[in-house]
Amino acid sequence: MLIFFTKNLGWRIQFTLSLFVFITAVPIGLIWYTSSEQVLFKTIEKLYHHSSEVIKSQLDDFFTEAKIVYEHQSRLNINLAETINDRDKLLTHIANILNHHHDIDYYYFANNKGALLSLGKSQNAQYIRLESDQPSVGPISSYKADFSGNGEHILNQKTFFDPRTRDWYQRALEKNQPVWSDIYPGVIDDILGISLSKVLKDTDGKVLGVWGLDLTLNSVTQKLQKSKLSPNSTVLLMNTRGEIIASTNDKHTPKDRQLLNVSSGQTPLLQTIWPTVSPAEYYKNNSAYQFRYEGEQWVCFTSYYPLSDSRDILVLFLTPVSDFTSEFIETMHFAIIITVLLVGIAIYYGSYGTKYILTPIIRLTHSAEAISQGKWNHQIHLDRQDELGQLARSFNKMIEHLKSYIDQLNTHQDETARLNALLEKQNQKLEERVQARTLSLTEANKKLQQLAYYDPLTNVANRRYFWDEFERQLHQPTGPAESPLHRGWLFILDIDNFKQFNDQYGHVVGDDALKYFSQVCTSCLSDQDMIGRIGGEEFAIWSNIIHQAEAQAIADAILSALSLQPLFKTEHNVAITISASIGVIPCQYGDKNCYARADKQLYKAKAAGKNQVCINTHR
Ligand SMILES: Nc1nc2c(ncn2[C@@H]2O[C@H](COP(=O)(O)OP(=O)(O)OP(=O)(O)O)[C@@H](O)[C@H]2O)c(=O)[nH]1
Repeated sequence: MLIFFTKNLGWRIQFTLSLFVFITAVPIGLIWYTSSEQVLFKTIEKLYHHSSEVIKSQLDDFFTEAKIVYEHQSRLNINLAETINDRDKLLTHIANILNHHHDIDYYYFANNKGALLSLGKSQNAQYIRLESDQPSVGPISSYKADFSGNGEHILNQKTFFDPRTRDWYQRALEKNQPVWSDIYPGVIDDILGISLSKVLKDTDGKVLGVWGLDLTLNSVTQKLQKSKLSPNSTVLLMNTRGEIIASTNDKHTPKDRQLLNVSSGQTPLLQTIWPTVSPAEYYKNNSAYQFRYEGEQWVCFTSYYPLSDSRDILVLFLTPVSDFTSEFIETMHFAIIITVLLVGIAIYYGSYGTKYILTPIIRLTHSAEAISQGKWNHQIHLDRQDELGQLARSFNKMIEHLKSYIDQLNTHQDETARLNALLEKQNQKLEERVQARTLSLTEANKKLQQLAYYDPLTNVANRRYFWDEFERQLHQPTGPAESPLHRGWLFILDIDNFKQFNDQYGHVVGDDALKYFSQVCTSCLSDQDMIGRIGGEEFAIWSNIIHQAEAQAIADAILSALSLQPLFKTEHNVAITISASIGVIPCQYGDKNCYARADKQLYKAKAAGKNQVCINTHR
């Protein structure tokens, strides 16, 4: 694999690009993933914090405006005591207040006898008038009314209603200033609301009645709806008893004129977080925390709105994180798809680019390989104007140049081969001539050697060669003789009466006699013995035999052979005889002394009648 990788430039480029993308993308991805959730949560918290401020501000406006009603009323230059006793004036006054304060849903007055006159806004932007049928406690009816409060179309009726029994009336009597009631249902319909009531007394301090204004929870809920930050989020206003005053969730609306309580078990989501968020020390900290509900991650943000005294309103924001992450995940998916698409395009164009660059190089490599094997037709046809096109054209030119150069070389090579063959032929002839000349020279040398060392007539060693060889062998460190005092025997042999022989048979026959004699001697000697012609008819033999008897035997053999085998077998048997001397060769003497002593012995043999051998054993 490694060898394939190191040999493949395309893979190496692709791998390097991928590695670059990887080491760039991974840290960004890791930072993204580790920070995104935290950032998201912080963002949600910030959003809700901001939203909480908005709600508080809205509630402030809402409730402040309610208080302003009484301030506004006290600044009006009217006689309230007179007004409340004149039904029409009272209605005009109430309509006037209601028309000037849009956040107020109902405005009313209940006199100390238990009669009530109230004007309020219905849901379809019409007014509803509630009016006791008589100036004291008793039946009460609701009418469809115009903006001035007039209208006689009865909507609903109730046989008895005494406002003096109501919480808002009771509370108002306790304090000489506007006071908030608890949440309570409306007189005739079931709309829940909260009332800000203020007692009206005459100058003597006698209670004339109670002014009241209602803020329905519907209005509060509509304001909360504007503060929803995500489709599945819920904004709640709760009291510290766990009752839901207002909620953007329809499931939290009051039932049977009763506020929904967390302990009712109908709000499992709220039940999950209620133990955590209900303690005052918690929700007054504007806290945020995450929790899981039905396998989903939720965020809860708490704050509070101080209504009056110890009656704080708890503001709760609940939202599933998925409301925010869904968009985030969609964006992330979109980003991943775009990234994958871009990486895909990068890889495709990267591989296309690599292929675009490498294909001509691969073709060039293959062509170069083919051309190195002598396939000259592997030129590259690359119709491109860039550097690779230029390289291909240069490559083709180089091939043409190389081809013509190699053609020339081949031609020269053929010529060289032809000349070499010719030269070899000439050399062969010369060699043959040299060999022939060497042979003739060798033969001439042999002849010269023969002439220099051997007697041409008898073909035995001539005088000089015999004595040179005799002396050389005598002076060898290890001589042929057994004893250091005994180096063999020297024979001197002389043909008897050879002058007479020549004279009788002629010199040619004399030469034949000399040849015959040398052949007889040679046949009687061993290979270690040496014979030489040391004079005209005088021969010498040197033998390294030890015992005298052996020397004597050699001489006897020669004499016997000469006597038994005549030279010519004609009518006359022509034979030759010889006289010979045999002398032992001691080491201490030189060859000349040996010869002199042998020659002396030869004379003795001659003198004694010839055809005999005279032996000298003296050392
Ligand atoms: N045919 C022939 N004769 C030779 C040759 N060389 C020497 N002679 C002859 O040998 C003869 C030697 O004679 P001498 O020295 O008088 O001795 P001889 O006649 O043998 O007498 P003794 O030695 O006393 O027996 C001479 O007549 C030489 O001419 C040769 O090469 N061929």
